[in-house]
Amino acid sequence: MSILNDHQTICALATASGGAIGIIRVSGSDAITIVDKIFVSTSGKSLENVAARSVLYGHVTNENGTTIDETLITIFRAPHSYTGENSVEISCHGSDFILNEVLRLLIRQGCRQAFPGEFTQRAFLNGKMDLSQAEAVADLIASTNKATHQLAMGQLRGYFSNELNELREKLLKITSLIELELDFSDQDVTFAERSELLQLALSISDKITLLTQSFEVGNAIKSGISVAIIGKTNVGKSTLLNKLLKENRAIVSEIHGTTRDVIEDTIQISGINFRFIDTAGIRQTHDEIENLGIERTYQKLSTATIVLWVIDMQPTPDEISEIEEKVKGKKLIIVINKIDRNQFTLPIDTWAISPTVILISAKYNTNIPQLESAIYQAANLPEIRENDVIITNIRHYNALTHAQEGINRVIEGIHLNLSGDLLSEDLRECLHHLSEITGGAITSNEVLGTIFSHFCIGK
Ligand SMILES: Nc1nc2c(c(=O)[nH]1)N(C=O)[C@@H](CNc1ccc(C(=O)N[C@@H](CCC(=O)O)C(=O)O)cc1)CN2
Ligand SMILES: Nc1nc2c(ncn2[C@@H]2O[C@H](COP(=O)(O)OP(=O)(O)OP(=O)(O)O)[C@@H](O)[C@H]2O)c(=O)[nH]1
Ligand SMILES: [K+]
Ligand SMILES: [Mg+2]
Repeated sequence: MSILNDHQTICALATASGGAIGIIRVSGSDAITIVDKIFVSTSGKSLENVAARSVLYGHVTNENGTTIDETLITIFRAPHSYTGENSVEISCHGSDFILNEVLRLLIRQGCRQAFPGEFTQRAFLNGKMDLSQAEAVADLIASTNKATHQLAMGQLRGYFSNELNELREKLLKITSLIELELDFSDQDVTFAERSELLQLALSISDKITLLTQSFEVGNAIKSGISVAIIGKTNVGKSTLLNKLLKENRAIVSEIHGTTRDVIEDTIQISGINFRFIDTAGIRQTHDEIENLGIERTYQKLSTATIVLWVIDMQPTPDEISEIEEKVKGKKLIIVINKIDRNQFTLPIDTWAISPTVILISAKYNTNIPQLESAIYQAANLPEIRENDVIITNIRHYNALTHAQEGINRVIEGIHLNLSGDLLSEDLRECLHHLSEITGGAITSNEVLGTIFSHFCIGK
């Protein structure tokens, strides 16, 4: 969808199907006039005369005077609404039939069905929120745990926007000093002491670096941290997956090579999503399908952040170096399984790296909480406080990276004693990329289209 900014009054169902109550949202300059035509209040008042933000009880009736539902409606008057436009919310009984009838009636009376995200898009276009806040609305709806909720809530409340605005003010200060100097270039005056400019530019660069670096954590929290369960056949990988998920997702059997396809599912540990990936056991085999499964094991191993390498026997030194070779760059946890049957130690001196070692019995559910906290520790997440700004959005990350390049050229330029007009160009570039995040810069319809089309209808 490309964005349509036609100012027509739009309507959509704002709630999910199947609830006790269904809310239809109507927004646009004719919202109140249109709903007035289909709504009969018990008081008999015309909606045009009703005070803003009041709730009325009454009936929605169609053109023939047939009652469709007994409803409550809420009236908002521009600019005091979510979208900044006149808006009405119609609370109906949650029947799909009723809700569709009311929507069709609204459309016959002059509304258009809203596109996904169009209410929030209008809130953005009407200055109710900036673009990063609008994106936070979608993240908030999608949030599934404390961490993703907190990050989205902070962004919605404008913590990120505030930091960006501070950065932009600093940049504008440098830019205006330099540009003022250019205006007086024939008089050889210096308004902007170069060492002072350099300090400012360095502090901007540092701040942008912190924001960009936070993306690693932000992205991990938002997408979930992937944990691959790897090991030889029959060591108990699928049994472990089932115990972690508290659900019998994977087939367990005493037959070697039971798991062929990769099985993935997510659980929360201390409010963070971890995505567990059970894989085909590694062994030499002539079974073509099993070999395809083992290939996938290696693919999953390469993309995982954390690896649980499951063993149930004392590994030989060769096996240890093989494991170390394969998990290079990953957080490794050695899981010694089946301690109900046999226990052994892993001599420290045979390891080049010193992995975390957890002893469990997957079958008898022994030490699973200990393993979970080891996994949480391995994720190495910083403690996130209420007001911390953490980037979770790749669009923001890209814009910050470009802004960083701009400010670095400025720093380099100051060192090289470049002229003011060259510095100014790079400063403007940096400013432009920061404004892209909040949508202050001219944002193309294509960009808006991609952002809002990922919203649900009615948002
Ligand atoms: N029924 C209902 N519940 C909802 C929403 C909604 O639109 N309708 N929201 C939608 O996402 C969220 C709440 N967000 C909202 C944000 C602003 C305004 C609003 O009317 N703002 C006016 C008045 C503010 C005020 O009274 O101080 C304004 O900004 O001028 C409404 C809801 C979640 N719950
Ligand atoms: N005694 C004991 N047996 C276990 C334990 N964990 C798993 N097993 C058994 O080990 C056998 C293999 O378990 P699976 O979970 O299928 O092993 P896997 O690693 O997924 O095997 P593949 O998918 O074939 O690679 C089954 O018979 C399990 O019941 C344990 O902690 N103790
Ligand atoms: K098995
Ligand atoms: Mg298995």
